[in-house]
Amino acid sequence: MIPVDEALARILAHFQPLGGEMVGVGDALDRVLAGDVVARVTQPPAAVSAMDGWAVRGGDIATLPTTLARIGEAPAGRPYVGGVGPGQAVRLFTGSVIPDGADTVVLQEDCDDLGTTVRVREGTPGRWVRAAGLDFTSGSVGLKAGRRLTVRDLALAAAMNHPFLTVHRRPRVAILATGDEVVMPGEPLGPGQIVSSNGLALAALVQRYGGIPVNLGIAPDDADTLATLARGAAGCDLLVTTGGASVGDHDLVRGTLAAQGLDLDFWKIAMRPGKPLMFGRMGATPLLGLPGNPVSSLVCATLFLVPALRRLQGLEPASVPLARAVLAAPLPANDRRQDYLRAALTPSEGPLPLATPFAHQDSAMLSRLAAADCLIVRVPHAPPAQAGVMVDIVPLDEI
Ligand SMILES: Nc1nc2c(c(=O)[nH]1)N[C@H]1C(S)=C(S)[C@@H](COP(=O)(O)OP(=O)(O)OC[C@H]3O[C@@H](n4cnc5c(N)ncnc54)[C@H](O)[C@@H]3O)O[C@H]1N2
Ligand code: MOO
Repeated sequence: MIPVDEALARILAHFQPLGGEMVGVGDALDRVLAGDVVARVTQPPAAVSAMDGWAVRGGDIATLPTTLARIGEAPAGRPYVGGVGPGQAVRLFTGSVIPDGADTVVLQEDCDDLGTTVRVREGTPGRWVRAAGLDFTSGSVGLKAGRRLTVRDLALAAAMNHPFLTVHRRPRVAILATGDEVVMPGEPLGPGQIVSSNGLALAALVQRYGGIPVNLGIAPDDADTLATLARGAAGCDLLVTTGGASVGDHDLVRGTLAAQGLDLDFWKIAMRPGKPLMFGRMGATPLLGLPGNPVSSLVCATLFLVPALRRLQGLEPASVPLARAVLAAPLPANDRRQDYLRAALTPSEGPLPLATPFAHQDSAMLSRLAAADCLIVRVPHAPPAQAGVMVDIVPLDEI
């Protein structure tokens, strides 16, 4: 059994960010930039008005009230041709280009439009002008490579005049469930059969973390069929299996794939749940073999598949971030496996939430996993922990 950190490092050593592809800026939400976004325009392109009002010369409104000659109009997008001289004013609107000679906007509600003249009652020299390039200038870097694009980022990239963005390709992840006893939800259940939840959950997780799931179905406990279905992963960036990872007579994944050329890196890690995790390569395709127990499968996917997906998309750090919480109930000493305890989070009087571990931690209990807000991390051989101590947690709010 190797430690969790070593397993993660050995897995990540097999993954590099995928190449880039061009996508429309409107389709780039949540994708990861493969290159910097550099402004192709200056914004605003010229000094513009921040308000509806009148463009004037600051010197003309030093003493108020005053009356200026109304010489023209500049709607947004149609700049006034000609300058504003002493004693003159041009009507303009929010976003209108400030005409040459003017350096100030006075608000329309502080003026009286008298037809050929405008009487200014209030105003401050220099106010309500947005300088050219106030937001950004052509050539400046707006968004850096490696950033997962938010809604706000898309707005900025579009404003920087990018109809397309280069983002890392989405990882294609083949998912193969195994076991004679598991059938798809809704299918007739024979004696002793259960519904396969792992494949669906893994596909959803792959999608949540930016990948494209490729469903290879359910392999029965039969080496030939398992080998045939596993070959469907050709061309994918990763093959994930679930089930058949342990030591039972029907746990076929390792043996079958070994006969198909599996180059095993490791099998078994010092972790609970998830001890029989395996990792290796089938030719060009990395293989992550998850245990069949539903909680083990999803907890291992959270800790190892999510980082692989992050690395493949160029997101760093690849590992899942830890948070802190206050332990709400005592815990006994831990054994040699790193434990990930399903727990509920509730607000405390302090800055950190309270984490209450569930009484039942069986790795078959999806009901407890669904009810959990986080996993409490217990390092190998951790001494007994009192209520009130700080603990590391893996938040589950996205999973
Ligand atoms: N003698 C030993 N037995 C076991 C050991 C061990 O060290 N010695 N390890 C245990 C641990 S820890 C785990 S975890 C499990 C993992 O076993 P497998 O990966 O071989 O998983 P299966 O035996 O195929 O299934 C386990 C359990 O999960 C259910 N399952 C399987 N696939 C699905 C699916 N797609 N959806 C929902 N549930 C699934 C399956 O029916 C079993 O109940 O091994 C222990 N045994
Ligand atoms: O490691 Mo297994 O996942 O304890 O049930």
